[in-house]
Amino acid sequence: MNFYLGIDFGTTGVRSTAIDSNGNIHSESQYNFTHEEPASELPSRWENALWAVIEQIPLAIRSQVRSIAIDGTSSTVMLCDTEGIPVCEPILYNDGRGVTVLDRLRAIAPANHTVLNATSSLAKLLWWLECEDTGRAGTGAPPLRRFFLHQADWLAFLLHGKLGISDYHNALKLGYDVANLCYPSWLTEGIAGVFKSSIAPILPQVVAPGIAIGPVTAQIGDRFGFPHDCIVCGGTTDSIAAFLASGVNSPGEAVTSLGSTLAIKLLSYTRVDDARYGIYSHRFTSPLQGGAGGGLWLVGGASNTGGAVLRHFFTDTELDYYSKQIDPKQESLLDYYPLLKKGDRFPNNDPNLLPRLEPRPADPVEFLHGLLESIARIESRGYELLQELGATPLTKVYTAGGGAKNLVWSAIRKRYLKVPVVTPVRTSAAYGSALLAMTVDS
Ligand SMILES: Nc1ncnc2c1ncn2[C@@H]1O[C@H](COP(=O)(O)OP(=O)(O)O)[C@@H](O)[C@H]1O
Ligand SMILES: O=C(CO)[C@H](O)[C@H](O)COP(=O)(O)O
Repeated sequence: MNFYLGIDFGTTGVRSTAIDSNGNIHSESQYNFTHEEPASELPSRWENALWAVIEQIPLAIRSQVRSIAIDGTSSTVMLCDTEGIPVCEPILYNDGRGVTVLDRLRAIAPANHTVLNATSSLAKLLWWLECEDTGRAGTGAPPLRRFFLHQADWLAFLLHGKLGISDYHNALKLGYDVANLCYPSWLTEGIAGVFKSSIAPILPQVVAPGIAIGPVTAQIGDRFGFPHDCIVCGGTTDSIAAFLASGVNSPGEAVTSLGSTLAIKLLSYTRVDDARYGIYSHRFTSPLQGGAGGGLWLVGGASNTGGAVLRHFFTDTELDYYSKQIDPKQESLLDYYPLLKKGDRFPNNDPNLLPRLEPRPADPVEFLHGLLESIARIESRGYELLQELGATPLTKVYTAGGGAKNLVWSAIRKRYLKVPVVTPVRTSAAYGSALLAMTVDS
């Protein structure tokens, strides 16, 4: 039997799912990140987590894995040398240090482009370039960088051994033109006019998510018992993987990922991009249609609000316990903007936006109600904007991620969204990546 393996790198942990060609699950494994590591330790932490989730898969399944796809947090980026060894600390998806290059980026990129966000992959790459140009000491300016990769690209490299390859989901926020499938000239040529060096030589080659990149290396095959012709595919981002897992295929339907962050994606006939609000469109790729997307778009955005803020104040057990004491029909008048630090990406693309978490009532149920209600307002404002800007009207919202199991929250969200809010059969991004891996046989 052929198995298809999906591996999801989220903020709080890593999960794997192995499925057969009918989509039935045969194995699941998980590795939770229990404490914060210094940024310099992240690559080795990710590598160890990758090995740990693979080792938990029964050998009998590993030996029949036909293909593997990995998703990672979108816009988490790295610079590596020719051996694939990171030459400096990775920059995480929600890191807004790119704010220092935004003015110069505005001079190069088209108005309102997706990259015009302090957290975009391109802003981070230019921040590195700026460090190099100015020779700023202590910034981690990497003199020996050769390859610019996203988290998912690098993890896939650990399996297939080829450097410099990304996919058009991860590459969207790098400025890759996902309609014409090429890097635009403002990116390949324009940068050199404003910064001292050109970035063209270090940009990854971009493939379609789910397309075969190459077999696992002999070393990986031997170590884990994968067949030597087991294929590693182009990957995707964590919230697109969650979208794919839901099985949504009808324009007007959407998936909200309530993980550490809040990400929304609406399947739309029309494309919408508007950097004022951090709204962008991914090219839709359906593994169920052999990687074709029917010209549809995944329109949406990702906010720094979400489960990470909830986890800062409550354990998962408390979230469950207190949520059950909330009456979802009753509106909380607490008006928060729940963030752990300054800056949001969507629906307020504002690197200086301040968290708003006051007043804080003594009653934890009341406080949690205010948090859930406020995150629901941000979600609903996001969907409202997508439609105001021309996306296909919203008909139904599926929920994925750790917050999907909170039915009280779903009821609160439904009050704002005014469409059915449902939990799909499959809510895990690893399942979506496993479906993506199946593209190689469709
Ligand atoms: N009952 C609950 N209600 C709301 N949120 C929850 C609940 N249980 C867990 N969470 C949130 O889910 C998040 C983890 O979701 P997950 O999808 O695993 O995140 P990620 O992929 O970003 O690591 C945590 O931040 C946690 O606060
Ligand atoms: O906060 C996140 C961590 O990855 C979001 O899931 C992500 O930013 C969404 O990005 P994309 O729309 O490119 O999948």
